[in-house]
Amino acid sequence: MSAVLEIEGLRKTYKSRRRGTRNALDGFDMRVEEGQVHGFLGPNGSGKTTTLRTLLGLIRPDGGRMTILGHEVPAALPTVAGRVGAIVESPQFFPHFSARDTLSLLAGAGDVPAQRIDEVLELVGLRDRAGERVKTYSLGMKQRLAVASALLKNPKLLILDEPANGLDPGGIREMRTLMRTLAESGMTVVLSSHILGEIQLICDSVTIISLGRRVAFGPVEQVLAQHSSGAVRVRLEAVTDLPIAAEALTRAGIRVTGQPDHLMLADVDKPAAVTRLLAEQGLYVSELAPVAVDLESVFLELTATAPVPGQHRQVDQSTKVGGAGQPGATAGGWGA
Ligand SMILES: Nc1ncnc2c1ncn2[C@@H]1O[C@H](COP(=O)(O)OP(=O)(O)OP(=O)(O)O)[C@@H](O)[C@H]1O
Repeated sequence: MSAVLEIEGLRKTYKSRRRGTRNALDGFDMRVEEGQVHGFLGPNGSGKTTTLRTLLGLIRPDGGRMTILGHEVPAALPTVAGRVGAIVESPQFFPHFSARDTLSLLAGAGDVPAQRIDEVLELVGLRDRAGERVKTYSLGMKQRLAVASALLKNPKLLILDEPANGLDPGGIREMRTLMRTLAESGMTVVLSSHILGEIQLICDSVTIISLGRRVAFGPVEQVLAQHSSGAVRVRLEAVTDLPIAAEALTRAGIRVTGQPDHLMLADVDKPAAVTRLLAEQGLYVSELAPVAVDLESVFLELTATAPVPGQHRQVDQSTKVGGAGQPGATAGGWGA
């Protein structure tokens, strides 16, 4: 599979008189294959927006290499811009314009044929309400209009920063369906999100960033498998046999936690050995199941953001380098 997006060793330090110097990106790597929905995850302040803005030429990096569709960026941004759609900040729309007016305006500015407006309205599910003013739209509809505007150019790569932010469960589900539809049409979608359950449902692959560095990447199933704890849940035919089973397993060196109707075993690499050991004691297993690890627990473990009793987490995940410096370079330049 070919990479639509590749980042190697990206570095960005923000310098400001007031806030000092901060390493937002510290040698960050990322690779996104063609046709995937790729989740970009990280705690607050870990560097997601900086990465996306740097990719789009809105921030100048201090080091590293980036390619989009095989072209080195930012140098080749003029070449690839027509094939990339992005929303990295909440777009502002004229409240008195309808969705159709809004898209017509954007299509006119970007030399997009008028028929594409109907196609994108259909794709994002806004066709029936396209004539109504944006100020009457729900947040979910505005988000879909934003996605529609990014789709006008029929991009090969769509980059969305927190597309489900602020949406209710129904809106999130609609957004999920939309992302899948786009991927099925051959588009590559990169989306950053804090809604980890959603990412697990939508995405084929993920990159997890912490403190400006990649801490995990790959197909979702692979990332989950790599961080599976090896925990196994065991039920017996007779609940009354659980204490004897716990004793036998503990004697065999397995860590066991007793629950009212089952046992939890830690770090089991050969589940068959557990069944055999218990059968030898005349104890019969009615269920032996690996405990599924979810993306949320992997994320919390890797980014060290799991809550610690009695401690308040510091939400800013970047590294403060210290000292005052020059104002940061954040010149705007290129958008969707
Ligand atoms: N213009 C700026 N000037 C100085 N520091 C900045 C600037 N923009 C971001 N930072 C800092 O860089 C770090 C990374 O920020 P960034 O916005 O990329 O994180 P993020 O992962 O997108 O966070 P969130 O999930 O909260 O949006 C943070 O410490 C942030 O405070």
